[in-house]
Amino acid sequence: MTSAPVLKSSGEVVRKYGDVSRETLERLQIYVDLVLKWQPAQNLVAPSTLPEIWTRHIADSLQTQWSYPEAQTWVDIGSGGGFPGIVTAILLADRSDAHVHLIESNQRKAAFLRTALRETGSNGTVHPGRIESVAKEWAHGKVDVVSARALASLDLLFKLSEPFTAQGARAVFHKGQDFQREVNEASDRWRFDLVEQTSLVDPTSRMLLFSNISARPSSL
Ligand SMILES: C[S@@+](CC[C@H](N)C(=O)[O-])C[C@H]1O[C@@H](n2cnc3c(N)ncnc32)[C@H](O)[C@@H]1O
Repeated sequence: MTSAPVLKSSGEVVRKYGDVSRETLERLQIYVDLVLKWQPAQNLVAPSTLPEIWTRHIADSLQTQWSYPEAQTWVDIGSGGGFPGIVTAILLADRSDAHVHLIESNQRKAAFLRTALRETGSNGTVHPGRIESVAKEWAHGKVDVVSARALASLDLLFKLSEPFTAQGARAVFHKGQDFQREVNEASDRWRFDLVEQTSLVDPTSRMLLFSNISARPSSL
């Protein structure tokens, strides 16, 4: 029997990073409790990061929706345990114009994501499958923003999100301290406008906000 991890902070810590309403905090608490409950069976986050779930995962993911506060339709690729997709959906729970599509290839994680949406009363749709297949059969209209965290290299993220970015979607990708090398490598094959935001949680990491993304003709 695994004992529950000792958390190093409570939900209030996220208010250090930005404006979070009481209702949102309550939904985030429901979500954190679910992650802790499902973690032993599903390994939703790296076990060593669990005690710092409020900063390492929740606050880190809040920044995604804060990057594009006006966006309505989101696609989160490789949502895993719901970072940042479920946190984005929780922030948008009171916005009837907003919807988050969570794309996750692992069926058990997809089942967890469905539970998390339902229990937190958030708007979203879980697509259990690989982005390569889900994007081919997309029938859910225009996408405003594509997000991904800890999924793939920047070059591959551009390729996976191309069905949406070719239609004008912007992107927000979380990247660690090696972000500059990835940006340089990706710029051989892709054109884009980039705004770099230093992560509020980890100053060595970046939220990379991309717009006007297209493949360079020579790379086709
Ligand atoms: C390392 S985890 C990151 C999960 C989450 N974004 C986070 O930051 O905690 C990557 C997730 O992407 C999923 N995944 C990998 N390749 C995928 C693909 N081609 N399409 C959809 N999901 C994928 C995996 O099943 C896994 O849950």
